[in-house]
Amino acid sequence: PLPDRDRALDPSHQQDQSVYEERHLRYISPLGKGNFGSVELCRYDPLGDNTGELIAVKKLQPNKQSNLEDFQKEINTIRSLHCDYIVKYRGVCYSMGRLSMSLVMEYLPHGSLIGYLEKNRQHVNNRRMLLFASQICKGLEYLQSMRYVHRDLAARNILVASDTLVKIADFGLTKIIPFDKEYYRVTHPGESPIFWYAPESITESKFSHKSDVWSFGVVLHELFSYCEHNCNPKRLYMQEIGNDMQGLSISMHLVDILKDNWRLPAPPLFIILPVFVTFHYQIETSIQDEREGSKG
Ligand SMILES: C=CCCn1cc(-c2nc(Nc3ccc(C4CCNCC4)cc3)nc3[nH]ccc23)cn1
Repeated sequence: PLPDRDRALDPSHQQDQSVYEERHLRYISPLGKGNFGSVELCRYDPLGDNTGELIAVKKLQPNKQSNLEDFQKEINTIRSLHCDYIVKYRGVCYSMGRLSMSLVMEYLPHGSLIGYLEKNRQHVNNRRMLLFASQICKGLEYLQSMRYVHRDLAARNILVASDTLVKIADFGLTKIIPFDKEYYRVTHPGESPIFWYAPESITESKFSHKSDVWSFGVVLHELFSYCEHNCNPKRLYMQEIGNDMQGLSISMHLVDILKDNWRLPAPPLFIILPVFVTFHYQIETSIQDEREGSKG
């Protein structure tokens, strides 16, 4: 971040918590690709002695159909979010004489939920699954309290901060619902993750808190399937509608089976039964505590 004297001089920096100078940014490795951009692991090392902090830097992918305006909106969105279950904004980094800019965020060391569950399956028990599910739910509740619709809720966009903390990330498709409406209608669906979309989002491009809740349901399916590759939502839907389907007919057939009340098959019983037992036990004990509390 710029020393205060520099920041004070340049009014445009006033609104940014911190501006990172490109000359102190040390590239380390690629972290992943999001909507319209790629994310890299960097160390911000102004002292040049490798003691600087690790940060995640999202750069705009120049060739993608995105533009600086969408990226600026994504930055404004994440900068306005302050929640333990949403990845934190740290600042921006201008480069090429302020021609291009990058978004600086906190670095979450364990990567996306998909990679984490595949790698750590043996020691993620059902209590931990329920903890992760409740944290994603709280992050979504906070987003809804700010009238945001994420529109791309999926396990690939949930990041793991520690063995007991996950956060919602990637706000490239996030929109604010107008104050006088219950939903947001997009004009250009772009590359849509339709297998996480609610039916009305596929047929009418309508997005609302309810469509985010639908996507949260698909995330729960991924979570309780340990993000197993051979039972990911896209694979299961394509098996049902026929793998030879192409392009537009995929979304039409997908909406048809959803309207016929076909749903993703429940994950194998040996995975979800203990979850319900744990969940039931937790509900029972909290009711018991309340009873004792009210007597006490
Ligand atoms: C949200 C999804 C789309 C865009 N996106 C965001 C990120 C991202 N990643 C991380 N940490 C991270 C840590 C380890 C690994 C490794 C890599 C090598 N293989 C194993 C897993 C990968 C990522 N921290 C972050 N903070 C803010 C964004 C962000 C990545 N992609």
